[in-house]
Amino acid sequence: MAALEQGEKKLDGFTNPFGGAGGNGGDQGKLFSSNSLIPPNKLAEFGGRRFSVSSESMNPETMGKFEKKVIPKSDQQMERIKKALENNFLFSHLDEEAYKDVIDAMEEKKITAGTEVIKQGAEGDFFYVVEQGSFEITKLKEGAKEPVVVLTLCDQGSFGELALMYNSPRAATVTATTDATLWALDRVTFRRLLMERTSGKRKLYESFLEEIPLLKGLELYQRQKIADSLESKTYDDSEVVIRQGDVGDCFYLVEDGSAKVLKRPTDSSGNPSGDSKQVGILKKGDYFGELALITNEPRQATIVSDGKLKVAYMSRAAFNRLLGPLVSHFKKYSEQYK
Ligand SMILES: Nc1ncnc2c1ncn2[C@@H]1O[C@@H]2COP(=O)(O)O[C@H]2[C@H]1O
Repeated sequence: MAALEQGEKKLDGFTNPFGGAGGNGGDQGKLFSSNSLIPPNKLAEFGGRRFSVSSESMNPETMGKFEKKVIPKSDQQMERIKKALENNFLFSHLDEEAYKDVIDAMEEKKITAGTEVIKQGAEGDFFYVVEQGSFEITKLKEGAKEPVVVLTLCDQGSFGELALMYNSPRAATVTATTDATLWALDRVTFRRLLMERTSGKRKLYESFLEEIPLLKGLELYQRQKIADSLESKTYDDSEVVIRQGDVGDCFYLVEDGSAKVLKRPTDSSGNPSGDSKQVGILKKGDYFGELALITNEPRQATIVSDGKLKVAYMSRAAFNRLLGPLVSHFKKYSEQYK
């Protein structure tokens, strides 16, 4: 429930896997057009070249006729794809038809250890979902001599969306470190069915996430992955967001407004009893709901909107995957809870 101190950059126990910050070059300001999703000082993180979200595919109405791609698959393959997509937020919003179109268009790729699936600087052709196997993502940063590892994936996750979304060169190199199986989605289907929402969400949450003290030490790409996993919800005055004693399944960030933190004393078996007392107030940029996810214990407090409240929330799976490395930070700050 605590906010980090303003400006805090160092995250306890957290090794930022995303490497150094983006560059900030000469005339890049001119390149930040109204349909570009990347601020000028972040261009280097996306290959350092000019690009913008192509209006051609942002609006399905103007895209012309879409030839659906159908790659025949066995029932067993269908089941495997569905499992691989299950925990991937990029696919969670698709309606039945779009979901079927995505599955139809996917192509199985068996990869041997050592294969370079994507090369930094190359043109983008496919977006990949990992079914099984490990991958190392490396990046040669501007002015650096050697590439650095920015991310590793093991039996889950996806990559290769940036070049397709921004018409930019591949921003990093992706190499299989074990034999692996991927599901590849072609550029046209990706842009048609997944890009609008993905880029929209990343844009929607970008400035909000940038201002959250907890996430300030992260890089743009990592915050974008967090944005993929978020949904927003609004509450009127005095509505309960989470209730002390309940099982917890989500983590929350205050997007707008404020909320009261109320706590009831607990009896010998840990059940809330007696009158609740206000022990804190949460404002924009604060987080709550982390304790139950970390400890697997019931909610330790009730959170109630104090006037209109807007929160962004993510599932337990997303929390574990994206914020798991911050667990020691969360634990340390929870010691301050009254
Ligand atoms: N820090 C990072 N910067 C850029 N791309 C990254 C980073 N970490 C992982 N990636 C992924 O690596 C992919 C390389 O191809 P793309 O640029 O199409 O999309 C990129 C992302 O999906």
